[in-house]
Amino acid sequence: MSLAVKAVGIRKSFGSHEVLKGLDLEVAYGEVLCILGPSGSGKSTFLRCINHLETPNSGYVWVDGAIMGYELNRGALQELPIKRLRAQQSHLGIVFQHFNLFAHRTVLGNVIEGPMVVRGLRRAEAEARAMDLLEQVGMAGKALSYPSQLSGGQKQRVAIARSLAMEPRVMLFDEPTSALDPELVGEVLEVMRNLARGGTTMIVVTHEIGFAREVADRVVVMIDGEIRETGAPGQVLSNPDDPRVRTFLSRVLA
Ligand SMILES: Nc1ncnc2c1ncn2[C@@H]1O[C@H](COP(=O)(O)OP(=O)(O)OP(=O)(O)O)[C@@H](O)[C@H]1O
Repeated sequence: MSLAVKAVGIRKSFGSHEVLKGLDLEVAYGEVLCILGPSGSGKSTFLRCINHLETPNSGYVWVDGAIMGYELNRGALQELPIKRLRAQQSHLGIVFQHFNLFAHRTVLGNVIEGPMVVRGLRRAEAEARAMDLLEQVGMAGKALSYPSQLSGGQKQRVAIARSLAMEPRVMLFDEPTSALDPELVGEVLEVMRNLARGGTTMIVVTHEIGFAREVADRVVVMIDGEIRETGAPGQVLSNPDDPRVRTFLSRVLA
């Protein structure tokens, strides 16, 4: 099995608060993994450690076979200079709860920015590809609108297209629907469902149990900075072994 992501022994503390207590995770290419867990269990921090937005205190992450944040130099690991870390991070798309679109750019301008600035694509090529992606997320008709003219669900769909424009090996989603009005959640989940069907490798931190049940290949439940349960959604969501996972799920499914 070829691995898109492998994390080994990830620990992270903020001051004296140990938020991640030695996490291991493997994600295969094409796999959709959902991370569930109570608020404060460290899900977002783990996701941010995977793409080195947060540097773990110990442990390593490999993405596409390359170790994140480091290079081997004469047999020793050395921290990557920031420019090369940024290039490495561009292999991971990340979609946040808040959309972080550039307010002064159109939808199309938002999607072509990364490919032109970071990947050096010519405008015509970047625009053609951006329009395909906007079509894919149902936003081609709004290409010339500004973010302020869009609903939350539309903004999030543009944010997804913008991430995809960098042709990442893996897409990370950090509670992408939590900031949306309930009636807008479905359209974003539908885009994510289509990506999953198309074979995109995805790690999704979510409170949407229904999405995890339907779309995930595997579900991980984190409690207090540890992975307490991992397995197929049917097994984890209906019949978890760990008593604390059972309590958590009985609350969210109530
Ligand atoms: N930059 C930071 N500085 C200090 N503490 C932090 C920082 N980031 C996260 N934490 C703390 O780490 C813990 C885990 O936070 P995290 O956001 O990873 O949890 P979560 O499971 O994603 O929660 P939620 O579902 O509410 O988003 C929390 O106690 C949080 O306050």
